[in-house]
Amino acid sequence: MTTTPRKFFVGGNWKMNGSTKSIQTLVDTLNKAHLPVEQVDVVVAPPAPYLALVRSTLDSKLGVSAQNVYAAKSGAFTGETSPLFLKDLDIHWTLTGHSERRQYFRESSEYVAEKTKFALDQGLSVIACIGESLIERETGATNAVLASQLEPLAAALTAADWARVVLAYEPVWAIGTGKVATPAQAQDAHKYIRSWLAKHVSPAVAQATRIIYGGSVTAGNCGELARMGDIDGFLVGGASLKPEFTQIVKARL
Ligand SMILES: O=C(CO)COP(=O)(O)O
Repeated sequence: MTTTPRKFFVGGNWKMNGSTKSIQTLVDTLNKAHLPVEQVDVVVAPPAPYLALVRSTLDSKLGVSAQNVYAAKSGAFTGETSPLFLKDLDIHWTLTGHSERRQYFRESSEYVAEKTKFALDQGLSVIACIGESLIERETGATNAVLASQLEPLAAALTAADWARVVLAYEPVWAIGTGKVATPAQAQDAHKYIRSWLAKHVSPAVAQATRIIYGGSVTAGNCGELARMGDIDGFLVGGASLKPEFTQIVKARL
């Protein structure tokens, strides 16, 4: 079977950080970095109020993503963001299912799948996040948790949908803790996710889908992680607010 190599993908999740001033500085740094967009897809996810500013000032070769989206086009849903707003702003990506949304906003895997499907149906691409907590890892439940998070997604999505999905494996215990997964731990989880896709979706989807790692990724640890066969990029939190993000983008070069 001939297989197309998966293009490296690096996302920057700015979470609930920044100001007009700091975001303009960050955009300026990214614009001047001449990032290798032929080899790497680069997508940044600013807080919602800054999406329009970032899209209108960031180099158009770099993608912009929302951090969250709602599963309706419009209506009485105070405080929510429609996928249509994003398209109107020329923004083509959204995150779904980040562990902080699962944890603090009680988003279930079924709800994450519903939002993911709705966003895809409106023409967006999605970075869908999954990952286990520390207690789940310590009790040997990692693979079962990943499967339970993947199941509703696989039930909702068609094979064609998967072409616009990037899966982010983000172990909760590694997020914002400085405790990065070892390359072997991350590779094991990514390999499991890919084998799950092969079995429950299709071998072609498993081969083509990018699975990126998130959790305390830095310029210092990204090189080793990027050499693992099933790690196709990163979703970077804290370090995406710093100039070192440009080095992480080049981790695989
Ligand atoms: O949650 C993350 C990205 O979505 C990872 O955050 P940190 O890189 O700050 O650990």
